[in-house]
Amino acid sequence: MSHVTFVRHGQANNSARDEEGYDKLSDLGWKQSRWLGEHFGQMNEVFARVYTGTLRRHVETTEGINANSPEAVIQDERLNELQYFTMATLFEAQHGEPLPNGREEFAAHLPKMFRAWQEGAIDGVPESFQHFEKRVNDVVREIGAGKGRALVVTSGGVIGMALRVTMSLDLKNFCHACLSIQNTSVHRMQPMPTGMALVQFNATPHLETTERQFAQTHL
Ligand SMILES: O=C(O)[C@H](O)COP(=O)(O)O
Repeated sequence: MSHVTFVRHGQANNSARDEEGYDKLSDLGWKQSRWLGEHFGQMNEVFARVYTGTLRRHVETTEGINANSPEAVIQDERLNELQYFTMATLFEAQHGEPLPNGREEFAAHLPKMFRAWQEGAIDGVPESFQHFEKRVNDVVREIGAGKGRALVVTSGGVIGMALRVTMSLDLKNFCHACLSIQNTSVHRMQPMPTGMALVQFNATPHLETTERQFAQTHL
């Protein structure tokens, strides 16, 4: 059956404070990606199509997974992440909210910043909330309408937005989805006559054994 499998990239450089510094896999990120690829191999997963964003962390994760597909990987900028660090720096300068450190601070920061972003209350953002929402909606619809199983390697914000546009999530639940999504987690949507349906969320079958649980990461 045709479906679309979304994967968030492996752990990136989580000590960085800007877009460029963050954008490469850590050693663990490479491991997570290779383990997911091995898992797909054990499940005899064959993807008719493989898509990735153009960010380094997306491309490296795709390389680590090395999915079984007869077609060359398609890079699509619409699968790139919103620029969190850039916006958080503007948000701090304009609204006094400091850049978050660690998961707990990130969980409090993200909903505040996304609310301000949606309301157009952060000047000079690289992309409006509405533009991000539209490009994710467009690319998800396009991939969903294609033939055969698709693998899509992308980011947490893009997967969260894909859920928002297919399941009409409000801002709070969109933020909760973004915050839940783990590195190299697997999410699956199935095209139905009435639209895309979520059939799997945030699965990490390749990281479930006791020896690998240390590798279940959000950041
Ligand atoms: O919105 C988010 O959750 C952050 O921007 C994380 O992005 P990433 O999935 O590219 O790490």
